[in-house]
Amino acid sequence: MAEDLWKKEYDFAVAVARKAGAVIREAGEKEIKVCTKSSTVDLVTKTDERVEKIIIGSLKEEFGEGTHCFIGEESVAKGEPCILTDKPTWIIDPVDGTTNFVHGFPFVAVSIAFAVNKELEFGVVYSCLEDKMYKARRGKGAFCDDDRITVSDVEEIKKSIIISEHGTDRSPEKVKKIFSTMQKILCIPVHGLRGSGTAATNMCLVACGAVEAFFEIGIHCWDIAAGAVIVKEAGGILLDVDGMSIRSVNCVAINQALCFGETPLLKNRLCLTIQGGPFDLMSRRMVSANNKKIADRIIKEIEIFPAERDDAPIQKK
Ligand SMILES: O=P(O)(O)O[C@H]1[C@H](O)[C@@H](O)[C@H](O)[C@H](O)[C@@H]1O
Ligand SMILES: [Mg+2]
Repeated sequence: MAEDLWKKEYDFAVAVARKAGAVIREAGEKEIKVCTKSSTVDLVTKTDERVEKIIIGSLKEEFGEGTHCFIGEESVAKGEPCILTDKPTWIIDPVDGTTNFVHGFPFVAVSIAFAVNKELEFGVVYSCLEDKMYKARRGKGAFCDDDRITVSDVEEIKKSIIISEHGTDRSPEKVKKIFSTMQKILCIPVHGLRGSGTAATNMCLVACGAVEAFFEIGIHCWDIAAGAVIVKEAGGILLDVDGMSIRSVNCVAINQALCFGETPLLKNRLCLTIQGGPFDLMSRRMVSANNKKIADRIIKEIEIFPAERDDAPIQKK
C-alpha cells in the first residue's frame, strides 16, 4: 500500500541502529586509528569502521546489494563515491561524535537515512549512550522513542538557545570566522550557545524543542541526512546558509553609478533581508531551526567560508 511505502526499510533501520548502538556502548576499542591532516583534527577509531560494516552488511543482506546504494562515512573515507542518485540510497554515519566516543563525552549517535529519487524518505538517529531513538518518516511526524516531538514555538531570537560546532578544520582563518559568528550570535544576545559534539544529536535537540536552531559549515551528508527528516517532520525548517549573496547594499553608490544622484529616499544604506537558500544535502552548510524567523536571523550573522561539496568530483592524483 502506498502509505506504507518504505515501512519495511524504516523498521529495519530502527532495529539496525539499535544493534549498532549496543556495539558502540560495549566497544572497548576507542583507540584513535586516524587523526589528522595538518590542518584538521578528525578522529576515526576501529569501532567506526566495525559499526559501519555491521550496518551496511545487515542492510545488504536484507535488501540486496544490486538495488540499493550506500553512502557511509568510513566507506567514503576509503574512496567510495559520495553521489546521490535516484536509486534507493542509505546514508550512514556509524558513529556521529567520534571525538565524544573516544573521550567518554556522553553524546554519540548512529545516524541512518534513506533517500529515493534524491528525496529523503526517513531518518533514524539513535543517541546510544542516552538510549534515545529519534526517528521520522516523510509526512508521518517525528518521534523520540514512542513520543511525538515538535520544535519549539519561540519566535524571538533573544529568547533562544542556539547550537553550533567548531568542526574538524583547524586552519586559523576558518576558526576565526567560526568564532566570530558565534560571538555575534551570542551577543544578539541569545539565552545561550551550546554544542553536543554530534550534528545528528544537535538536530534532534532542535526537533524536540530543547534548542531553537543548529547550524554548521563543514558537516557532511551522513551527519545531517537523518536529522534533516526528523527536524522537518517535527515542524522545523532546513536551509542552506547562503541563499542570497546581496548582504547589504550601499544605495548611494548604486545611485551614483546609475547617474540618479543621491535621492533622500535611497541615501541610507539598504540592508536587504538575508535569507537562506534551499537546503542542499551535499553542500556541507546547513541551518536547521524551529522556524524561518529564527533561521534567517542566524543566517544574517554567519560568516561563510568555503567547504568542498560532498559530491565534488574526486581529484585525480
Ligand atoms: O566525524 P563525526 O562523525 O564524529 O561527526 C562530526 C559532527 O557531527 C560535527 O557536528 C562536528 O562538528 C565534527 O565535524 C564531527 O567530526
Ligand atoms: Mg558524523
